[in-house]
Amino acid sequence: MSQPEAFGRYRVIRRLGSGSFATVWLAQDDLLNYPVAIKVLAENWAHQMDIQHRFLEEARILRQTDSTWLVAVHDVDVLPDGRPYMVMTYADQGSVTDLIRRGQLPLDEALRLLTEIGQGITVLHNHGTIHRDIKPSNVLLQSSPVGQRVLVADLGFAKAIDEASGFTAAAGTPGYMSPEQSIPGGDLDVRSDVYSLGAVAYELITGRPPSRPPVKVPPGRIRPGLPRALDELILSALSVDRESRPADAKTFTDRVRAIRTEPDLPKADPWWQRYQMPWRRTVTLAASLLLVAAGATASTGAPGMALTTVRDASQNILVNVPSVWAREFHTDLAAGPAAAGAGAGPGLLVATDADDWHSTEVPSYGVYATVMPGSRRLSGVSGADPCGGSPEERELHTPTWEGTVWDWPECNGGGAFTSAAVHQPGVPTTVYMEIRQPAYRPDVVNDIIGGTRLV
Ligand SMILES: Nc1ncnc2c1ncn2[C@@H]1O[C@H](COP(=O)(O)OP(=O)(O)OP(=O)(O)O)[C@@H](O)[C@H]1O
Repeated sequence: MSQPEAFGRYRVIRRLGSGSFATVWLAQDDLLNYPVAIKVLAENWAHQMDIQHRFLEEARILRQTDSTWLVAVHDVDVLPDGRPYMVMTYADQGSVTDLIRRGQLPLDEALRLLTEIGQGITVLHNHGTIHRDIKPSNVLLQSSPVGQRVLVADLGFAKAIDEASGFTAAAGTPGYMSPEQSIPGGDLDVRSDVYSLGAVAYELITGRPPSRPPVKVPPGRIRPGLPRALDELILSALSVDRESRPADAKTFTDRVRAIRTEPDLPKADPWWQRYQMPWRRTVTLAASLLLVAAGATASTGAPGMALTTVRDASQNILVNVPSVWAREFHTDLAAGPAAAGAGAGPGLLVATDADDWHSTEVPSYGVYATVMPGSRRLSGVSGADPCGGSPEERELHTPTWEGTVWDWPECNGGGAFTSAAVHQPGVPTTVYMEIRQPAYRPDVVNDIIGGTRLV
């Protein structure tokens, strides 16, 4: 297929790949100076009304859901020859299939990906849609300020829940689709996607897809040392009898999240080793921190190390933050800590956008820390609601800090929010912290708190 020069105002750069119905191109939006992926329906399908309808339906669902965890559609149009195309977010890091092929994923990384995929499918279920074709090659990855994020893609088979029974044609991919999907006219519901989530979980953890149903070999037999709860969850999702599966993507995802925060989960490499920055950029950040921050010192460690250490001299506190977050900071009350009502006052705020720390419009990631005299057990953020909904409460025990942590894994405005009130064993001084990150990573939260020091 020859490479077109442009689709509308989008200048074509190269072909990304072709599927059964469409070809996807990398293109540049020269007006907004941004790369996009453009999916063009294949010529032989472009004049079939049902396929055209399905293509536009995919675009509509992705446009309407507009979620962090789903590929976003910015526009649709039709070429002069009648082929429709959609303009999407460009996932610059390939798919989960590519990632799995590169080698075994650390368990925490596999569970993080699974949680993000589950969140994407939950958004679809809440929208009243069943994906019907969840598999590693349909989960794309995009760079984000702290690594990569998941974008669930390819809704070509997606169906409205209330239309998914009766005369539905068999659709899906063998190995990942539920037993009921292979029966034409089979009555489907969201639990078909739960089966596929179980199959993706199996592959993320063991490196291979599950056998044909009924699946009898637990992932822990292929990868020893897994928490028993994880084996049980994955096998239950892969049950032939859908009554035995978790009820929906949210139930499945909540259980993955709970397993992820178990203290005896096998440890991976320190997370920051996987978020490396070119050293020249790190030095620039450190220099700008030194310039703008009275009372702060920054050190970046060895070239390539992606942590910046910031000290607030007035509070004698020192925190480690991912360097990509350490762009701006305050040492006054401008942070507006969520627990202000409970006595959290001026503190150290290091964030990508310090002025908009609590905005739900502007994504800002970072760390706020303040020192409060006495042993306090703040009740979360005391009436404040930084994210919508109630937090998940857990006790934290690291060698240096113990206390309570409140996690909001999914904030209304995007990202995850955590607050914590911790003290050193036997020391009557409370450190109150807030951590805002693009995606919920309990290991990041624990490491940031664990690395905080009173000096
Ligand atoms: N938004 C995107 N950003 C980057 N690459 C993409 C994007 N969307 C699709 N691709 C890539 O383009 C190729 C074709 O994708 P497409 O969704 O048309 O088909 P497929 O999923 O490979 O196959 P099928 O539709 O038959 O299941 C795949 O390699 C996919 O990874």
